[in-house]
Amino acid sequence: MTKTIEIDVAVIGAGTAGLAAYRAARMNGKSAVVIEGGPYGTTCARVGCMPSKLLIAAAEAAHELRHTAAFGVHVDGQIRIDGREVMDRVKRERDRFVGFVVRGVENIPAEDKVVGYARFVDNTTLLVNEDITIKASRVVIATGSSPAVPEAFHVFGDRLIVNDDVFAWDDLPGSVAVFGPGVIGLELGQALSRLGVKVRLFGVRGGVGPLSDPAIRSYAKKVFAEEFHFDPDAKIIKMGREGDKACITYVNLQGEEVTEHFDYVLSAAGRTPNVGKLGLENTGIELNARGVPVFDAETLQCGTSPIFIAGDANNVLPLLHEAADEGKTAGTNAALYPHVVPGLRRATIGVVFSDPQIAMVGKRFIDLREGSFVTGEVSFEDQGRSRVMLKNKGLMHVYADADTGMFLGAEWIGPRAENIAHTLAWSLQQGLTIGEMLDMPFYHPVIEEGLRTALRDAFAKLNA
Ligand SMILES: Cc1cc2nc3c(=O)[nH]c(=O)nc-3n(C[C@H](O)[C@H](O)[C@H](O)COP(=O)(O)OP(=O)(O)OC[C@H]3O[C@@H](n4cnc5c(N)ncnc54)[C@H](O)[C@@H]3O)c2cc1C
Ligand SMILES: NC(=O)c1ccc[n+]([C@@H]2O[C@H](COP(=O)([O-])OP(=O)(O)OC[C@H]3O[C@@H](n4cnc5c(N)ncnc54)[C@H](O)[C@@H]3O)[C@@H](O)[C@H]2O)c1
Repeated sequence: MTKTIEIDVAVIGAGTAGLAAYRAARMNGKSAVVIEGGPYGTTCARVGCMPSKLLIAAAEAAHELRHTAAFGVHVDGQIRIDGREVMDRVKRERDRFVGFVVRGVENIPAEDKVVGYARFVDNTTLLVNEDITIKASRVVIATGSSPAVPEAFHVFGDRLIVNDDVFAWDDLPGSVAVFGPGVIGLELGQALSRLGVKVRLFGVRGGVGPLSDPAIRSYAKKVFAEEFHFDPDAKIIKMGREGDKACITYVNLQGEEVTEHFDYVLSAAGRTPNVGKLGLENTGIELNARGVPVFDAETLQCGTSPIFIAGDANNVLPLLHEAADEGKTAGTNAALYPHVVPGLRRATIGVVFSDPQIAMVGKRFIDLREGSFVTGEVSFEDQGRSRVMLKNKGLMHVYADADTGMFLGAEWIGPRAENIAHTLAWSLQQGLTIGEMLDMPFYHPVIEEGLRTALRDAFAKLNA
C-alpha cells in the first residue's frame, strides 16, 4: 500500500548535515521530515571522525612507549599490543558516541522520521522505497559521501576494504596495503603501522594529505617515509589475488621490484558525493560535470529552485563542522524559501591527525597568485619546546598579502598543529595583518613560538 506525506520541508539523509537541517527547518516554524536509508548514527560517529581518532589514540600510546629511551626512561620488557583489546575499545567508545546521536534521533517525533532511500520524481516530489510519496514544498539534500573505489582494485575480491570495514574488525590483521595517501589513508595507515600491522602506503602523482605547498609536501613525504613504507608516487607492477591473500608487485623506494602478500587492501582513494541515485535528472536543477547540483555557496540553494544541498553531498568542504553549519543554513533557507539569506561561513580550517599533524588554514598555496604574497617559514627541528618534548619534526609556511600585510593562510606539518590551526583560523576570521598577529602574546616556552618565528619571517619580507 502506498502512502503520501504532505510536508513543508523534506530532508534527505539523517547525518550531521541532515539532522541540523531538520532542526533548523522546525525552529523556523515549518513542518519537516528527515528521511534516512541507512543506519542512524552519522558517518562521523559510526565510521569516520570518532573511530579513526580512537584507533589513532591507541597507536599514539604504543608509539610513545617505544620512544622513551631518549629521555633516559626505559621500558624494560616487551610492549605487547593486543589487537582484540585495541579494537574492543575502538568499538565500545565508538558505540558510545553513536549512542548519543541515536538518542537525539529517538527524540524526533515518529511522524517526522521516514525510513528508506529517497529519490526525486520532480523538484518537490520524492519517492521513498517505491511505497511512500512525499510532497514537500522544499527539499534539502544531505546525503553525504561514500568511498570512491577504483575499478582496478576489484581484483582483490573480498580482501578489498574501505574505512567502514576497518572499524568492524574484532582483531588487528597482520598486513594491510593502503592505496591513497590522502587524509584517510595517512591517518589509518600510520595508526595501523604503529599498532604493529605491516603497512605499505601507495599513492599516485605524489600527493600527501591535503598539502598543496611543494616544500611542505616534500618534507611531509620524508617524515612519513622514515617511519613506514610510504610512497605517494608508487610504481605498481601487478595486483591480484593468491589464495586468501592480496598480492602486489611494486617497485620499492630502493628501486627494487618486490612482491608481497597482504591480509587486506584498504582503498582510501577519495570520496564521492551520494547524488548519483537521487534521480536528479527528474529535477530542473543544473548539474556540474561530476553530476553534483550547482549551488550557491552562501545560501546552499540550487539555482532558484526550492532544493538545497548541504554537507559532503555538495563536495566542497567535506568536514564535520562544515556539514553542521551547512545543514543549519540549508534548513533555515528551506524554511525561509523563497527569501533565502547567506549562512555563516567560517574561516577554513583542516587538520590531519597524523603524527606530526598536518594542518591548513585559509587560502591554500595552490590558490595564491605568484607575486601577490610573501611566505614566512619556520622549521620545528630547532624550535625550543618542540625539541624539549622530542616532537621537533615539522615545517610551516604562512602566507601574507604582499600589499596589505593581511594574513591569508598557512600550510604545515608539525607538532600540535590542531591547536595552532585554531589560533590561525581565528586570526584569519578577524581579518588580522601579520603585524597585528605579532602584537598578540606568545608565552614561553611553547610551540606557538615557532609560529611567531614564521610570522616574523613574513613580516620581515613584507617590509624588505
Ligand atoms: C574515516 C573518516 C574520518 C573522518 N575524520 C574526520 C575528522 O576527523 N574531522 C572532520 O571534520 N571530518 C572528518 N571526516 C569527514 C566527516 O565524517 C564528514 O564530513 C561528515 O560526516 C559529513 O556529514 P554529512 O551529514 O554530510 O553526511 P553523513 O553523516 O554521511 O550523512 C548522510 C546520510 O544520508 C543517508 N542517505 C544517503 N542517500 C540517501 C537517500 N537517497 N535517501 C535517504 N538517506 C540517504 C546516508 O545513509 C547517511 O546516513 C571523516 C570521514 C571519514 C570517512
Ligand atoms: N582529519 C580530518 O578532518 C579528516 C579525516 C578523514 C577524512 N576527512 C575527509 O574525508 C575526505 C576524503 O578523504 P580521503 O582520504 O578518502 O580523500 P583525499 O582526497 O584526501 O585523498 C585521496 C588520495 O588518494 C589518492 N588516489 C586516488 N586514486 C588513487 C589510486 N588509484 N591509487 C592510489 N592513490 C590514489 C589521491 O591522489 C589522494 O592522495 C577528506 O577530503 C576530508 O575532507 C577528514
